[in-house]
Amino acid sequence: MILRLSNRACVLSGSTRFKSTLSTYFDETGKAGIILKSASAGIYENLALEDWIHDHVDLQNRSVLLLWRNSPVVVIGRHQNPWQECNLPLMRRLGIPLARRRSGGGTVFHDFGNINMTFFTSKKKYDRPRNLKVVTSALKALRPDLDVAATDRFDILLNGHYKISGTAAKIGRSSSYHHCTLLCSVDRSVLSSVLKSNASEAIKSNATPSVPSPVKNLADVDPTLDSDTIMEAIASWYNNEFGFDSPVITVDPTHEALMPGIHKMTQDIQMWEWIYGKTPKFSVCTSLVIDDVDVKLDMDIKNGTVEQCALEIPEDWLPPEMVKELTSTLHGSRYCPEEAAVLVAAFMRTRSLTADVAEKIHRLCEGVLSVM
Ligand SMILES: Nc1ncnc2c1ncn2[C@@H]1O[C@H](COP(=O)(O)OC(=O)CCCC[C@@H]2CCSS2)[C@@H](O)[C@H]1O
Repeated sequence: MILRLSNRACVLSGSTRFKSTLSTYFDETGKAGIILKSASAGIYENLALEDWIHDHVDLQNRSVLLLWRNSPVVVIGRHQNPWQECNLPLMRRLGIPLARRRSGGGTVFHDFGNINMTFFTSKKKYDRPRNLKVVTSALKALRPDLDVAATDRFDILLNGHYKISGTAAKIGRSSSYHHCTLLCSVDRSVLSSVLKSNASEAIKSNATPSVPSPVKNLADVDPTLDSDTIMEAIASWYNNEFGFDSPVITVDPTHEALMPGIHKMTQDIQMWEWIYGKTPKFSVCTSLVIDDVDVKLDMDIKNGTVEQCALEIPEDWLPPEMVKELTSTLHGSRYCPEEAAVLVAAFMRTRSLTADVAEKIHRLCEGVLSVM
């Protein structure tokens, strides 16, 4: 049975029941376990849906499983450094967005071949091994020959070696959620290229590092296994394991009337200040070779913003006062190539520079921007 909780169904049903919010609707049904499936493939909408359920649903007397999938995206943990974890220039070229989730842990890649599951419970009932048992039991029920097992760091491995699922969690004061991925048929070449940083050697930071593993898709061992079948099996094993009898309820995370405040949560999670600005303080130290000249670049980045910037350049290549003016232009800039390029362009427009110096500054800035 699929109960549609979307804008359209809400209008069409005309039922007073659907005029209430999602949480009061759950209270009315009185069910102890609820299975939801997101109607959205947008990472920011889905992360906001997680936030909304965590903050608004009474999880003391109820457990919720949310099933969701996303279009291609890289998702970093709450305390990570995106410049260290992924190849941002490549992601910009491929049009793959970046998201920072509220849970800790490492960086993962999602596309439609990846399933996400979020297990919401009270803090007391938080139980990652039991949730992963739901996933492995569902897979074994579908294909009894599959060798899948959870590890003590809560990954799920295929054939004892290949990671097919990664876990993270957020524990609140009284509620919690455990969410995990499942690789069904993800584009592995995109996964490995976007998760290879172009700048990690230049960065020093105390941010949480990811733990890279060899990965495989379930479809690599059985091409007949598809995401929809797996999601259905997980839903029924969730009911089985916890003694619930919930149907899969499709929920639209853009439905503000059903989830008051979710629009603002969706906006907040896609702000630059959250995705990049929450990066723990770090420094960038690297050498660039421009026109056979060695240039040393040193920067401190706090809240994603350049706090200090120094360039060591031979005086006969670029006059020291010019270098000083240029580095002070970058102070306070977001550590991102778009904003830094705009500031450098303004710097160059407001100075009368010889063609030779303008060309040198241009090449120098290309080098500086390439590590952002
Ligand atoms: N989608 C996916 N699933 C499983 N493993 C992955 C995936 N993408 C990358 N990886 C591998 O895991 C490591 C990082 O492992 P690490 O252990 O560092 O991090 C994690 O596993 C985090 C899981 C977060 C789950 C959330 C659930 C909903 S939103 S994201 C990476 O370098 C790759 O080798």
